[in-house]
Amino acid sequence: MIAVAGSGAFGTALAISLAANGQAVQLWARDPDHAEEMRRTRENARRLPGVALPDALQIITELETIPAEIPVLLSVPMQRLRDMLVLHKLALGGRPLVACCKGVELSTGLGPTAIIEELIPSAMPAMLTGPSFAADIARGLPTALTLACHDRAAGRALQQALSTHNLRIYRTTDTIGAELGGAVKNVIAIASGAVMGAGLGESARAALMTRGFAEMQRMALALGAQPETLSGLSGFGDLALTCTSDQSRNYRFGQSLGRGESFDASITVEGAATSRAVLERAREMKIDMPITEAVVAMLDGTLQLRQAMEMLLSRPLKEE
Ligand SMILES: NC(=O)c1ccc[n+]([C@@H]2O[C@H](COP(=O)([O-])OP(=O)(O)OC[C@H]3O[C@@H](n4cnc5c(N)ncnc54)[C@H](O)[C@@H]3O)[C@@H](O)[C@H]2O)c1
Ligand SMILES: O=P(O)(O)OC[C@H](O)CO
Repeated sequence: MIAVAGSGAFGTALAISLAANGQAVQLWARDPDHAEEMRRTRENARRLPGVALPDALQIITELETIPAEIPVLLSVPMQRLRDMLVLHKLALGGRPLVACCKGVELSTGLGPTAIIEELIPSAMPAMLTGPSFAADIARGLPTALTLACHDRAAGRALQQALSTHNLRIYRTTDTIGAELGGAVKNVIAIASGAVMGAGLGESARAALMTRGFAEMQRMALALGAQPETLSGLSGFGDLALTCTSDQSRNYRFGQSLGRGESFDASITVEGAATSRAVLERAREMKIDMPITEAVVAMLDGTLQLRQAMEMLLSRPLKEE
């Protein structure tokens, strides 16, 4: 059995995929009305419309009903993870907790596994990340993800438990690399969307993605990540997907920024808060991250896209 805490698009998609593969799955929704709606219609119309919930998927509203030691996938937005863990400490302890959120906490600069470690020391923290859209996973399309867990044996067990016919799970012990890849790619996706939204062209986007990848590597390697994690699914893989697809909310948010249009504030855009958290950390560590800096300045309204491009293009010429 597996449990998923958070019935947003991603949590629901993972729950569907695991249940369709024959596992018993409990999907927790914090809102009882939403839970009742899903039980009645066998669909998550609010977050993942058009996909039926398999019979093996049970909707729950109390985390206490999840049996002891069963792994729980935590699928809430990054900036909400702390609140959720504080509220449900007792129910979630003593088991593997797999963070599915991508980002860095704004108030502390911590990634998801460090937050789990801090708040629920009895849990085994892990991270599930990599190039994947909820809609693709829910429709049973082939997807490859990275499971990061510093404990090799626990990582192996989670890899087995989460692999399905369509979900191929790779494993690493490098939680820092996996987390930072997933966090920084969203910042670069905002920048890529902005460039495309403003009509600056695909060559400019390719340059931005490449130099964004260099920023991701600079920060992650300085924090002890392994280079192969960054060139894998959770780094390069996710950067490639998120910077090039209209399915990405970070990319679409960037497009709106580039076009000077507003964006629905109720949509989860992880890169917005994370860009500030990453920039703060980069400044402390004296790491040069000009694209991240430009994204933050555009979000603050202190820099227009054209000025940001001028700033990036007029930097001193250097070796690649
Ligand atoms: N959607 C995708 O395609 C996708 C793919 C890979 C990873 N992710 C990651 O998964 C995470 C969640 O994204 P999503 O797409 O499911 O978002 P979403 O906006 O669809 O859903 C977020 C869910 O979290 C719940 N929530 C918010 N605050 C909460 C709290 N304090 N306690 C409990 N529940 C709370 C909301 O009610 C909602 O059900 C993000 O970090 C995202 O980067 C998403
Ligand atoms: O829709 P986004 O931008 O949150 O991206 C979803 C996933 O992170 C892509 O791997």
